[in-house]
Amino acid sequence: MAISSILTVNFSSFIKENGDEERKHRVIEEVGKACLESTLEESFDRFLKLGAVVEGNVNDCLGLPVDFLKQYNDDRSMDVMVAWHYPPEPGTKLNLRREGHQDTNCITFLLQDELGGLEVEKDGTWIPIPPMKGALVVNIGVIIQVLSNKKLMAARHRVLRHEVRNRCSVAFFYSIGGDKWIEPLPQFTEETGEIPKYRGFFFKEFLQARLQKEREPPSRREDVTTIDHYEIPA
Ligand SMILES: O=C(O)CCC(=O)C(=O)O
Ligand SMILES: [Fe+2]
Repeated sequence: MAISSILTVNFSSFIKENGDEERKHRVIEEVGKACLESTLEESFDRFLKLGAVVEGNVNDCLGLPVDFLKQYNDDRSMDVMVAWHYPPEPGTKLNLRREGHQDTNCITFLLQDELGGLEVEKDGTWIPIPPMKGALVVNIGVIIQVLSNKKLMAARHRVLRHEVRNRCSVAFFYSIGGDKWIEPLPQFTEETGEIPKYRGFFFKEFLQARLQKEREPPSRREDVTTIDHYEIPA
C-alpha cells in the first residue's frame, strides 16, 4: 500500500488535525478510546509550544532578527499530529516502509518506538537513528531550507519496517499557513551576495501540487512534486 494513503486508511490512526474538527472527532471515535482524547489534546498543545520554542532557536541560529520567523506563525491550521503504524512484513531484507523524503513543513518532532527503523541520509549513506527513551527527533523541513537559501538543510530520511513486529511512531508537523509566501530571505541573498536558490511560491501552491500528484501518482519518480521543483538551477 502506498505511503500516501496512510493518512486516510485504517492502517494508521490520524489523531488530530487542527483545521478539521469533524475529521478529528471521527478519527478519535474510530480509534475508539475516548479516554485518549485529553492526552492527545495535551500532547498536541505541548508540541505546539515546543514548536514555537524550537522555531525561536532556529531563528537565532540563523542570525535572524529576534522573533523574525514569528511572522510565519499566526495561522496554525496546517499543524498535524499523526500516529503511524507500520505493520511487519516478514521475509524482505530491506523493507522500506517510507521512502527517502524531506518533510514539507517547518519543523517536525518525531517519537519512534523502541524498534527504531528511522534512517537519515548523509553524503549518500543511510545512517540509522537509534531510538532513545524520552528523546524526540527534531527535523528541519523544506520551508526553513528555502527561507535560509539552503543554509539549514532539511534532512532526507526514510523508515525501515520491522520483519516481525509492529512499528509505531508519532510525528508532529509544525507548519505555516498556506497563504504564506516562501522564498529565500534577503538576509541569505541580497545581504550576503548569494544567488537565490529557489523561486518564490505560496505554501498552499506547493501543497496542492503535491496532493494532486499523490492522488494521481505520476508514473515517473522525477515527476513527484518536491521542493526541487522550485529550485533555480545554478
Ligand atoms: O515514522 C517515522 O519514524 C518517520 C515518519 C516520517 O518521516 C514522516 O511522517 O514524515
Ligand atoms: Fe518525514
